[in-house]
Amino acid sequence: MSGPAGLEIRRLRVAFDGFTAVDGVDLEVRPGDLRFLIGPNGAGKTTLVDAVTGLVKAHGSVRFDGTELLGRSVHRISRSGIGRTFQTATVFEELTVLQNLDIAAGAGRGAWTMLRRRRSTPEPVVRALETIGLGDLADSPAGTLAHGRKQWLEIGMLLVQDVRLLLLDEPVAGMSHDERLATGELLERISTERTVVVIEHDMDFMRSFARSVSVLHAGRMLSEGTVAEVQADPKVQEVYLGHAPREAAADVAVQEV
Ligand SMILES: Nc1ncnc2c1ncn2[C@@H]1O[C@H](COP(=O)(O)OP(=O)(O)OP(=O)(O)O)[C@@H](O)[C@H]1O
Repeated sequence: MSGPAGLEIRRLRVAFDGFTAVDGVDLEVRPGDLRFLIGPNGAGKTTLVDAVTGLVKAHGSVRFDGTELLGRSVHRISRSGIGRTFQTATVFEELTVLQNLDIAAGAGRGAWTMLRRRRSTPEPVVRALETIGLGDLADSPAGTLAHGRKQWLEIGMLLVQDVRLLLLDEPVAGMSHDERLATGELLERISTERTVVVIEHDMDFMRSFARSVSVLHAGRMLSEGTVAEVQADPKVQEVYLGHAPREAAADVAVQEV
């Protein structure tokens, strides 16, 4: 693995039929960061990640490890070492945990070769299994995993692909308290070797695990800094208290770190 790589976004703009969802955003994520991207509903968080991964047409500049990504295909962007998860885990439910990881790791190998039981498990798969803590469930069908564990498997599928930048969309949505904690610890481990950006609405989770935070509002970058800095920013307090969209979001402004 060639180590974590940074992301540098400049003047990013995404418009849908005249509506500007991302409106001139600058965002810099240094290699090895664990960055949380927060903001009220409709702020443009998912659209920003869609632009980075090539799913929507965007203007401006997105550089990853120094290379311009805008204009590249989804496939080429993913090959450059960027992977994402969505709110709903996309694992092969019928296949085992191990087979899911094996398939993700097996670009270039035939499907049947991968599905046949081999004598030894490839090293990156063993490491990913250990990192995501699913070693005991390696032979269980992914469909039988609890919701939280499916998310971890999906993260493992990015790890075996040697993704250097992980973009995770609300990874702890629907998780229990213990699963959230385990997920936070997993992200801390991962981000020692890779760069991680998390879109999140869960403010307790953000406060516990973010190394840095960016706040989007109405397509623009509202505030950036440490958790303490962002929480103390009157602009952030105003947006969250003004909208008060949900209790968890509103309390970003009123709780001390
Ligand atoms: N394909 C699309 N066509 C038209 N408008 C879109 C499209 N995708 C997103 N939007 C609009 O762009 C704005 C930003 O949406 P986006 O999903 O990026 O926000 P978000 O910050 O991720 O919100 P949430 O936290 O609710 O997921 C919203 O007003 C949304 O309705």
